[in-house]
Amino acid sequence: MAQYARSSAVAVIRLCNPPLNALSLAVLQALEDGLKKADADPSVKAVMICGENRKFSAGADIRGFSSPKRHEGALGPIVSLIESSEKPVVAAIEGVALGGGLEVALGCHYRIAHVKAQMGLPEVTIGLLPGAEGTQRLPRLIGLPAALDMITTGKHIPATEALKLGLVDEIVEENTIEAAIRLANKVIGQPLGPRRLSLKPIPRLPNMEAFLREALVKVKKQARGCLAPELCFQAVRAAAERPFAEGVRRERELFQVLLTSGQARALQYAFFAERAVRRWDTPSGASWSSAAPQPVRKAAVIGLGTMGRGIVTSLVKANIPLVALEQDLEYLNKGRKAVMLLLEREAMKMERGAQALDFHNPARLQFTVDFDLLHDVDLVIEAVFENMALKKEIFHKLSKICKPGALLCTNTSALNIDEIASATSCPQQVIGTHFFSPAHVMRLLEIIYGRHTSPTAIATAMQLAKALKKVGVVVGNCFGFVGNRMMFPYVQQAVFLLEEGSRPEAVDQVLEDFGFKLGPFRMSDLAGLDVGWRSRKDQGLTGPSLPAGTPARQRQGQRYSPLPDLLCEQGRFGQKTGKGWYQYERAGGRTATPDPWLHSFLSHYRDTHHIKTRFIDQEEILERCLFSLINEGFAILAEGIASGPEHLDVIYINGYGWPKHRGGPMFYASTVGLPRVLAKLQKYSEVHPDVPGLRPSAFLKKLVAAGNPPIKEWMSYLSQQSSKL
Ligand SMILES: CC(C)(COP(=O)(O)OP(=O)(O)OC[C@H]1O[C@@H](n2cnc3c(N)ncnc32)[C@H](O)[C@@H]1OP(=O)(O)O)[C@@H](O)C(=O)NCCC(=O)NCCSC(=O)CC(=O)CCCCCCCCCCCCC(=O)O
Ligand SMILES: NC(=O)C1=CN([C@@H]2O[C@H](COP(=O)(O)OP(=O)(O)OC[C@H]3O[C@@H](n4cnc5c(N)ncnc54)[C@H](O)[C@@H]3O)[C@@H](O)[C@H]2O)C=CC1
Repeated sequence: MAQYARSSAVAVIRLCNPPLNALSLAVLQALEDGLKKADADPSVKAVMICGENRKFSAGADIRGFSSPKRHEGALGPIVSLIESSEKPVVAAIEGVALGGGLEVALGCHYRIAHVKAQMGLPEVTIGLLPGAEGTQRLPRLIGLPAALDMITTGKHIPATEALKLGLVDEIVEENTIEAAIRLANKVIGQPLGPRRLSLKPIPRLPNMEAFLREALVKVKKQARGCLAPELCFQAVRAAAERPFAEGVRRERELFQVLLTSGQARALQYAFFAERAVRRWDTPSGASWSSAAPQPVRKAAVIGLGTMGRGIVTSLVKANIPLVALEQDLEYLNKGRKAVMLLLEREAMKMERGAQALDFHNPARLQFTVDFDLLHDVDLVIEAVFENMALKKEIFHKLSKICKPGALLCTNTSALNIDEIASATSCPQQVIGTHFFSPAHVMRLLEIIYGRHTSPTAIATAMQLAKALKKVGVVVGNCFGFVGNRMMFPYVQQAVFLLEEGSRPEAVDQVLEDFGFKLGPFRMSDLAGLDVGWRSRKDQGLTGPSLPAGTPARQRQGQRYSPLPDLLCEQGRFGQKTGKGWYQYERAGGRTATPDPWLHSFLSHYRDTHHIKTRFIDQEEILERCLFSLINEGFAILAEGIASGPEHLDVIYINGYGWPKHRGGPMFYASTVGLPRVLAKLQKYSEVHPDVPGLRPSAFLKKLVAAGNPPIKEWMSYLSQQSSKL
């Protein structure tokens, strides 16, 4: 758990807990023992702390936070013990020094880091604060503004930035351990008082009050209902306003509040869920552990519309050479201009600058209308209109032109992967890669395997996700896959609520207060109402193919709302036309304001259809929207479309703006309690028997009958599958 060794007069304590030397109680005990041994040995004149495998430490063992053992007071006293040592202690930071790992380093008298090391206090991202005196020491070392930024955002900073901030004393390009031992020998006998951070005052700011006031407003705005950022702020404020010991007491109190909050549990669940989905498998036995990806040295993107532009930008940022193809020169020029604009913006944001992205080099990014140029690419991503006939035509062409083994990906939102694959001679190489808009920003990549998709194809798509710095989630093939399929009943409920008496702004407000970045109507306006309209026309739910005499508010015996279709018929497509569920300042405008036209249109609609208006409270809005979405999630799990609830949660957090501090929809259902979710669905379903989305799924009922088991056991009630958490 920690090795103790000697290098002449320097005692070397090496933290050992692979892979990242997380600080378990055993590691902490061994660290304490090492420090005491060094202290007691008169031949030891200095101490050096480092980590095994060239990683300092990723911080406290996160799994330990849910263990019943008391651990919260375990690290702070050890950091104090390090700092109060009468022999100089040097931290040799390699790899990562995060959370409790960095707090250990802050207790040391000197810090030396490898140039590639990363440092940070990311506790806020798992619902906590740096509870081992980090909120008190960091501001004393690097000043209040920089410390507040690091602690409230949890960002990791590279060693070069750490040096500029004064967080480390030195950075080295070669052997950090040797350099740290050299430094330890050099500082033997030098006074330690000035190196003890707890004794240092916080560098004063001329306008401290105003700075704190403004910082709090910013933190609250970014937190959107998440508790940890504000409590991190309060702990740092205590450092600014109180003596060290009092600040530490305040830090401990606030840490306790967070530790026992449901939000910390949800965020820690989300942390492990994101890692669990990397270990994908399919019902036919394909698995991450046996499938090997193939290299992607060159790629192609077909269609440079909304999605294609973002996908090209992502690939360029990942340094993958590519060909970008459009249907004709007019669309090509439009697409090229849009891509270049995005890339210029991205280059400006990146430290390395435009030149490093190299997108002006035709050998790295080539624009064309010629399909023959795709003959040597390893992977193609198709992003043309959502139209089955068009997609099949393109895939047929690709299977003839592309080299054997090339991966053929479709960025469809909902269409059948098997049908698209049937147009090719290589269905094993066809896979869905569902990006989210804007594709160069959103982290989610839903990866959909078809009946014939090979394990290599899945592994390659997962590797692509990693290269693009996205979270890949492997799911099965069904209409809408996982994300959109769960979204359909949610949006449907939102529209039914309008029919029954609510307004878009009221529904959005409830869901935004819950923590969604955008409510369903603001989201639909952003995505474009025409997208769903086209899909409903293709499905024969509206438009000319609808049989005469079909009741306006019913399809195949189920309730249907024509409201979104009626809006589209008026040319109200959302932001792009300046009008949708809201009105905007102009076509393409982004500021949504409630629209009196829509309100009177809704009244007229209700009168026409003899719908009695009633007041709908917030609870009903929340429950009908969320529980119908969750209910679909249970159906998806039962069908084996996703191999565990964590997949659904990772999809919702990373692709649909679900508030991370609520852990994802399925985790949220587990916190509400499945019996309550079931009871509410039963109640709403009785009132609306013609709405299948409200009819409780058999799997949900089964789990309730089984006594509401914890989320990690859910899958065992289906078959032999079990959750990877
Ligand atoms: C470090 C990373 C950026 C690395 O990323 P990457 O290379 O992509 O690798 P990963 O796949 O993410 O990680 C590999 C593997 O390691 C697991 N892991 C990573 N970090 C931790 C961790 N801190 N604890 C436990 N496990 C960890 C990860 O899950 C993977 O395994 P898998 O799930 O099986 O695939 C990245 O990993 C990262 O960002 N890590 C998290 C960094 C972080 O958030 N650190 C802060 C932790 S909280 C903290 O330090 C708290 C405090 O400051 C307060 C101190 C209070 C008191 C502390 C007392 C400590 C005692 C604990 C009780 C233990 C109980 C017991 O021993 O029984
Ligand atoms: N817009 C969104 O938010 C999302 C869309 N999708 C899916 O991505 C796909 C593309 O959607 P958008 O980018 O929104 O569409 P879009 O309409 O903005 O762009 C489609 C592009 O494809 C081009 N194209 C059409 N036929 C072509 C051909 N034969 N050869 C080459 N290019 C051709 C068009 O010229 C157009 O530029 C669709 O399948 C859609 O369902 C997926 C996720 C989100």
